[in-house]
Order: sequence, then structure tokens, then C-alpha cells
Amino acid sequence: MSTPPPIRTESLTVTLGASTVLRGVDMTVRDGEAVALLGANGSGKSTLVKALVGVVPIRRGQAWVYGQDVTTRRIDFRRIGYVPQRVTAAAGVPATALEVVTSGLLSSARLRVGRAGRVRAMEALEQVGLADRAKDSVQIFSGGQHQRVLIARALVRDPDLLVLDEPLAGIDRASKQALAATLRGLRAAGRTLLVVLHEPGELGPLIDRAVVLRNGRVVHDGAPPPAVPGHDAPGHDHEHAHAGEGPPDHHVPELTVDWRTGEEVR
Ligand SMILES: Nc1ncnc2c1ncn2[C@@H]1O[C@H](COP(=O)(O)OP(=O)(O)OP(=O)(O)O)[C@@H](O)[C@H]1O
Repeated sequence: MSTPPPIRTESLTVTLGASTVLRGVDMTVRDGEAVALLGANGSGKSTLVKALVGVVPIRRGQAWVYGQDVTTRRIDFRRIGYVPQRVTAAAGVPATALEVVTSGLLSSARLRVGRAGRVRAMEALEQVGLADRAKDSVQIFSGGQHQRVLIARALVRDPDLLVLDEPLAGIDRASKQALAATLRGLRAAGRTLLVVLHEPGELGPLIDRAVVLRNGRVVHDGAPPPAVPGHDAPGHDHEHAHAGEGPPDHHVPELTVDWRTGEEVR
């Protein structure tokens, strides 16, 4: 019997308040893939990842993480690292980067972290290039450094699947590059990545496949936008290569929608 994929959804429908935010989403993320979730503001990207980690309820359809039905709330969170959108590691609490990362090892069944845990936390900080800042208070960190601390916190359990919601948003160029290097390393080590993005930017080269949402529906599932160096640089004219110019080794449908809006390209 084949092993279940890291993520699978079938006709996934989510209603929040009065609005139906996801409308029958079918998506699979296979082992070792790096998938970008793209689409305009409000298209439902964050809601989709929140549904996958059990933060928002599923109205209709189903979602499985490593074969586990997420509605049963028995997801094995040791296998998943999730970094939500735009949160800071500090939230007014005076903690060092090492303490924040170490807290990723805590659970209701594990309230103390021993020496091995602290070593593991240092390794996770090393992975995001912040080992030298381990003892610093996160209150003095930049937005990008916060993001890296939170990614280290997600990595400390050595998850097989990492779900990142807009990891590049509002962070400085050096942090973007450090993050891209971290994610390249994880992908090379066979980890699975699902990343919500506004712009492929620095992460473009490591994306295998793009899923584009529009109004809560999948309008493209296939070739990623072509990698354009410096795409998010100020003044970039947003010219893109056309269908057929994508990476040759991906047997996936060509991108026929604008990945920023989900609208069809004519
Ligand atoms: N708790 C909520 N109650 C009602 N509507 C909500 C709630 N959370 C999100 N929405 C709505 O759902 C839609 C999708 O939001 P979501 O955050 O998933 O979009 P997104 O594609 O991630 O957007 P962005 O790129 O701006 O982060 C939006 O119209 C939003 O206003």
C-alpha cells in the first residue's frame, strides 16, 4: 500500500462568518515537494493553510495530513511545522531567541526541556543563521529576525512538512536570502514545503509547483511562475516569461493564469 501524501484535500469548503472563503478545493502535496500557494489578497490562501492545521473549521469536503483526517484533530504535530502570517516572536514577553525556539519542544505532555532539547534548539537557530543571537532578547529583533526565530521554533521538532504563511512579507533582503538558503537546505534534505507567497521572489528557484487560488477556488495547479532574479526589487517591471518557457523537467500544466490575480492570461 502506498503511503499517504503529506497533504490532500477534496472539495474542501470553509465558511467564515457569512462568507464562503474556500469553495471546493482539491489539492495534493506530495512527499519532498515545494509548493507555492499564490493568489490575490483575500483569495483564501491563509484560510486554506489554517484549515489544514485545524485552526479554522471545515464546512464540507475533507482534508488529510499524512493520511490523518484533520477534522478528527488527531494530527501528529511532531511531523508538521507551521509558521502563521505576521506574528512576532516577542509579543511583549522578555524571552531570548533560544527560549522561544526551545518552547517549540513543549507540549501538554512535556513541560520541561532538557540539555538535548537545548542542543536541538541551538541547531535549529543555526539552520536559520541566528545561532550567534541565541542569548539575545527577541524584543530587539527586526521583523525578519522574528520570522527566522519562528521558523527555527517550527524546525526544532525536525518536521517532515513545513507550512509557512507569507514568510517573506515585510522582511529585509538579508533575512529573505537567509530564509531562502534555509528552505533550500530543507528541500535538499527531502522535507516537504507548502509556502503561501505574494511574490515568489527569493523562493522562486526552489518552487516545484504553484497552486493559484481565486475567490476560494483553485484556478491553476502546475508550473510555477518562471524565476525572475530580483523580481521583487523596487522598479521591477513585472514582465514574465510566457507559457512553455518554464522549467523543462516538470510534467505539469503550464501557467495560464496570472499568479498575482488568478485571472486568465490571454
Ligand atoms: N474570521 C473570519 N471571518 C470572516 N471572514 C474572514 C475571516 N478570516 C478571513 N476572512 C475572509 O476570508 C477571505 C480570505 O482570507 P485569507 O486571509 O484566507 O486570504 P489570503 O489569500 O490569505 O489573503 P492575503 O494575501 O491578504 O493574506 C477574505 O475575504 C477575508 O476577509
